[in-house]
Amino acid sequence: MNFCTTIWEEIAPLRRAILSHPFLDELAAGTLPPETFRHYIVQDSLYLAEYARVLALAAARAPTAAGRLEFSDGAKVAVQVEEALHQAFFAQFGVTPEMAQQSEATPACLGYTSYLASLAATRSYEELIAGILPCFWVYWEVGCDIRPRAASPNPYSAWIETYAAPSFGEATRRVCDLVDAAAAQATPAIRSAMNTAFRNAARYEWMFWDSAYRRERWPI
Ligand SMILES: Cc1ncc(CN)c(N)n1
Repeated sequence: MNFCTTIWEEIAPLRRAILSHPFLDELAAGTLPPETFRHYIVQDSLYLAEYARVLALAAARAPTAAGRLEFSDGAKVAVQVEEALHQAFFAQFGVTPEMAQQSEATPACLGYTSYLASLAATRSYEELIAGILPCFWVYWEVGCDIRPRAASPNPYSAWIETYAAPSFGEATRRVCDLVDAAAAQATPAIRSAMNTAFRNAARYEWMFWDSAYRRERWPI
């Protein structure tokens, strides 16, 4: 079995925990408190700015043209498309540019982005792209899972449609293919490190929603 199919099955319990998290249940039902979504969207905006930098670093390090194209395009999409979605939600939920700028990354957000930056700075290209993948794949699975059970009308429908969009699924597939190709050439030690990077990034995905649900702040 290829790397992606194997790791995706290995993290099945974590994926189930994500799909049944109350943040996503309430988002699908349209009952998620606006204050909770506001917390999430501001943190996600901070996250995406850093994620786009990590994608740009992956593009610079990619050994193939396909990798350079995919990750530089991904960096652009993170800044332009997803950030546009955030700006629309900022307007809908009364977040001013000042409020967003003054917000500090929570421990979960800072932990996730710092982890990805550390992969980009000090680890192999293979580990880096394995760590990048859950951001695509987990959201694609969440979008597809929520869409058929989402209440309509739903204040969060634009978010659901973005991540259930076929174009997002296609981007996820292309990144999976790059990760599988890298794993196929990698030594067992690098493949094991890729497994760790993927798993940790997927854990941070769960933590990100959980942190927003609790409207987490720094304890001190
Ligand atoms: C934390 C997080 N992970 C993934 C995605 C989808 N690109 C996102 N917007 N935010």
